[in-house]
Amino acid sequence: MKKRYASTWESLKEHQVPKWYEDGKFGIFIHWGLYSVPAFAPQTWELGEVPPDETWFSNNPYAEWYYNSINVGYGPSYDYHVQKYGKDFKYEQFADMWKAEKWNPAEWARLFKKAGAEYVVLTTKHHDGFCLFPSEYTDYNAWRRGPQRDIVGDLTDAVREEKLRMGLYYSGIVDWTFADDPILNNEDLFHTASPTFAYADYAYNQSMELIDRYAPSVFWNDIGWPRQGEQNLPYLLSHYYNTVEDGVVNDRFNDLFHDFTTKEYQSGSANRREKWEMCRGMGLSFGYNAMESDDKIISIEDAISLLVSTVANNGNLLLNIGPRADGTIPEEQEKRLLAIGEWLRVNGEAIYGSRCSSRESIKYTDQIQVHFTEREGALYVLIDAKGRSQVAVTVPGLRGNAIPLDPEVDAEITAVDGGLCFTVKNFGSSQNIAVFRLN
Ligand SMILES: CC(=O)NC[C@H]1N[C@@H](C)[C@@H](O)[C@@H](O)[C@@H]1O
Repeated sequence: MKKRYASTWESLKEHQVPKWYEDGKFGIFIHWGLYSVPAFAPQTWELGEVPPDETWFSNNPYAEWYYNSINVGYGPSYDYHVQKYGKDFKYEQFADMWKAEKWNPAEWARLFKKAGAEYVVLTTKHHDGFCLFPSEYTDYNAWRRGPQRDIVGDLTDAVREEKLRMGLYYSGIVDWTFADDPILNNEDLFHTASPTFAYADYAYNQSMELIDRYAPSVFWNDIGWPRQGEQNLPYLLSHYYNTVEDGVVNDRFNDLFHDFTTKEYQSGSANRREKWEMCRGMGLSFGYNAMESDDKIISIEDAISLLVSTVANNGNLLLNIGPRADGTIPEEQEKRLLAIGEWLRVNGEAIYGSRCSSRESIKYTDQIQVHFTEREGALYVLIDAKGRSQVAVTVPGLRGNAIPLDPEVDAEITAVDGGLCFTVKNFGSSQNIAVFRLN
């Protein structure tokens, strides 16, 4: 019997994180929109590395913040804009330059499947207010302008064709078509966010549109929810769960409710007792930044290491891609997705469907860490030795027979006082992260 949720916080609190989200572990985030046309941001810091003050906001590494980065009227993005497009070129003009002429959603979905992702989260409306779906509430959308397609619908169909889950990102509290005072610190951000009850209704109505039209498995709201609309949230969320029984929501509804908490680069915290999700771009940006070449984005080893350490500590990794405006995925990003997929094809037994082990991760040095996961009664030992071709680590409190999941891994395991010593002579194709099943 399908559970029905009442529009009360008490009823919503009965919602459990569904098994698919606990098991899925790895998702693909996609930031695609008008900002993909200029595709520019300075390469400065990771979120959380520096305070969210004027220095951050006038040198914002997030290419999807291009509107605000030029709106502040100075800084690298402003200079780039004036030089490339001219001082009087309005951001809205990108709406007729974005054509997505090479976009093949089925190709994207096949790549995500090969990457070993279990779910996808696409921006439906980012802070710039441009909608990637035919919203009834604004013509500033990809059905009327630019691509003249239902980007959200077309990708949702393709992703589901590959038996992956489709999630939708919505910028709930920030929409620069309603309030676009320049943002140079978090006070500006929250003072200009959601200025009116009318906007709160707009956000509510668009969220209902997205739920009713696409039934997303993830409703990924960003930054916050309009304060004037907080009393609507219990109805919106109960409607969501009553529409998508095994749907999940994140924790960016003004800390009022969540299924899982979020970390973004270095911003936010995580704990092993509660389900959380780590999101980041491959470089410092979520939107495509043409300045971020192959040597400037996360390495394959570091991406897999992040996936392993996140999963071993009860999280999911939502790794972002920033497609080009024409609908192609930059080769350097595709290369990483395929390598992660290859690693998961060999070692995924320790990842998918696993749960956080009672054993905490062990950090031997900056380069050598050991993580643990458990699944169907087996304990998995994941030895992360990035940058080393060989390693020997003794893991205390282990005994029994350890088998590498990757047959190409050449390792010796010996019992030593009260533990097992793993000597890995060759990591095979496992990118310096060797996984063992302990029986
Ligand atoms: C912590 C937070 O609220 N971040 C907002 C941030 N989220 C990213 C996934 C991107 O969409 C950014 O553009 C956005 O500002």
